[in-house]
Amino acid sequence: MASQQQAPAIKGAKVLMVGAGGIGCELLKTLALSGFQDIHIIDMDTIEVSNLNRQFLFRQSHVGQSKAKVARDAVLRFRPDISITPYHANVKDPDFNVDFFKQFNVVLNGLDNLDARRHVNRLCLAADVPLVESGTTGFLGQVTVHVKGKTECYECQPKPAPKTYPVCTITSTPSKFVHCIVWAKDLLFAKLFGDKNQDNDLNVRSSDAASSSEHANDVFEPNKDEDIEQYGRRIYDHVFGYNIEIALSNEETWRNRNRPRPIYIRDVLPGESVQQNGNAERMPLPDDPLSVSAMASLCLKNPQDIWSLMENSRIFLEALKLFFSRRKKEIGNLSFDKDDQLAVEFVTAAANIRAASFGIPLHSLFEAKGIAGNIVHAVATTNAIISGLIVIEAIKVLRNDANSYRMTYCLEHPSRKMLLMPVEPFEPNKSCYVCSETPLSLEINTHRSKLRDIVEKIVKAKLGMSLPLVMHGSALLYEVGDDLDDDMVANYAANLDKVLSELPSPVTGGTILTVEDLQQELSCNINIKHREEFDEEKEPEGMLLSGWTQAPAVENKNTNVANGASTSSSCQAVPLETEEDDELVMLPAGSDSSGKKRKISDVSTTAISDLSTAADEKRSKKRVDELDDDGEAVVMLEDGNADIGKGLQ
Ligand SMILES: Nc1ncnc2c1ncn2[C@@H]1O[C@H](COP(=O)(O)OP(=O)(O)OP(=O)(O)O)[C@@H](O)[C@H]1O
Ligand SMILES: [Zn+2]
Repeated sequence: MASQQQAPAIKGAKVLMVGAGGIGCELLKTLALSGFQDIHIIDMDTIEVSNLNRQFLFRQSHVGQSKAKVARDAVLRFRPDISITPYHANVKDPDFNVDFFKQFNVVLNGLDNLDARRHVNRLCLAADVPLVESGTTGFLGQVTVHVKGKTECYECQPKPAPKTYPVCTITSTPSKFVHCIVWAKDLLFAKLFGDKNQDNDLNVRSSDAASSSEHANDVFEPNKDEDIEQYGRRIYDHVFGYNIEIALSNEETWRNRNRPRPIYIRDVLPGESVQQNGNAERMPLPDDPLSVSAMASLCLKNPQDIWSLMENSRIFLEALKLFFSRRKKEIGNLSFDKDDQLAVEFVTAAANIRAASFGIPLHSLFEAKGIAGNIVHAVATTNAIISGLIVIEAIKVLRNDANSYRMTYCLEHPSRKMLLMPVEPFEPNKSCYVCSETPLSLEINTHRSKLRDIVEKIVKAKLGMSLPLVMHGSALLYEVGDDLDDDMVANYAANLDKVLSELPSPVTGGTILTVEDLQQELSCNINIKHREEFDEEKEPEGMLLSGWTQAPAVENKNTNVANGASTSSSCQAVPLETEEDDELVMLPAGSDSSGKKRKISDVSTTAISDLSTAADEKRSKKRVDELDDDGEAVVMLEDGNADIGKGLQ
């Protein structure tokens, strides 16, 4: 409960909490017990079984219900006199506009993704409401305070980019288990069960790439005259046998690498009839198609066991069969979900068979799931500590006690015997395009690139605008909205496909474009500079935005990710373009300047364990209250690291 001094600020405060997950549940409980009386909660999710181990306001019977509503009910049971208003909705919904935000004295984030965090940051700036941000991953956590004009905004510092992988490492030359997981999840799973129209790199880049890709395109369609067992075995032989043979034919690739071993089903499961898929004992299948499990069906019980190649092969065939027999309706629309048991089983088995082929150690389903889902196991205590710190900062904000605002980092190992590291917040970054008026600058070929390139790759993907409007002087080139008449919609659609210099109001070198997001009330200028040529490898998007910075990619050591840059002459290391915080878009090696999407993955995202850059930067500003005895960099979490993918709180 708050002290007497704090009580008035707390009692009169109207607070908005965004996110009722790991941090949110703790935060709501702590706010209620600290004397807050008017709390609003937005969360778009329903409760899942996997939330129950740490989101203590929820019980088994609540699975499937709105997190915001159940959290409210749970807290009202021990604080019946306070007001808690739940919204089962996405914070990006237009209802939550600047006017909505203006009614609050402080906003507290307990989110798990960069996109929503950026959105809330912008609305808080527009509404001039202070924001307390937070994030945890495992033992690490952080709380930061963002007050317009006084401290930096959430977007003042660049966010570390998610880890990226060269396409060829994934398709042809994996050297780590994570490469096999990415291949199994984003290429094979997507090819077999996902959207057939999506481009997919599931082929081996042989010297004769055209024919192999043609072959690859056909092979994934079931033949009319084969049953599902035969189909599974054919796919197995194609991806683990034939494709490896093709890869081996490119001698250059293997000059300095271990050669992989083609694996055919007849060698792994010799003598087993097509119908049997092994002689394994079998369990009856459950009625609910979503509960079918290849592991259960084959009586493999312990997810921490490392299966043999034979067991992985059986799981592979069984999972594929179960998808086609029990979940056929979903085929064509599936994308990998770490909470989908059958999907995890398939991906684990496929990754392990590929790993066996490339001489990479095999992993258990438990480990594979952690890597595939980018899971760092949440620590409930960290969430509780961070929630307490959020409330402490919220009280300071409500009392306008700017001198004592602190960003606090929760460390894994004590530094100067302290696990909590307080740091004075920084002033706003004068060149932040979100909270200052500094223009951005864009180098682009105005005779080749289209308005669509700017809208999709810059305004939406990089600047995070959801409802963008693009203006050149007083000429509106593009906007979205429900109130546009058909002519305008057609006009803007036509503009999108026009080359910049041929727009009704031509965009050329020297043009200043204004881009706005009406919902976020964010506006910024972009100075256009014409440039004829771009390096396809280094600038695959065919444009270069400056004034907007993304820190270098960091590894997630928890998932043992490393950058496997290819040395093969036929493969170039290509950066994977970040689309969302935990989604990556792969670009093909040597892709054209349109930066064609290849596939979406949620490989590893920002790592929290490799934060020396952020720490060094902070330290250089000499604003850290306490430094390690031996001058070691303090392990800190840059804000973006609160976004270490889903499932971390
Ligand atoms: N745009 C958004 N609008 C509203 N709520 C959001 C938005 N984005 C994320 N959230 C909520 O933020 C919460 C974050 O909580 P947490 O990180 O514990 O994730 P979780 O989804 O509960 O757990 P896990 O990912 O491990 O299953 C979630 O409840 C999620 O629904
Ligand atoms: Zn800023």
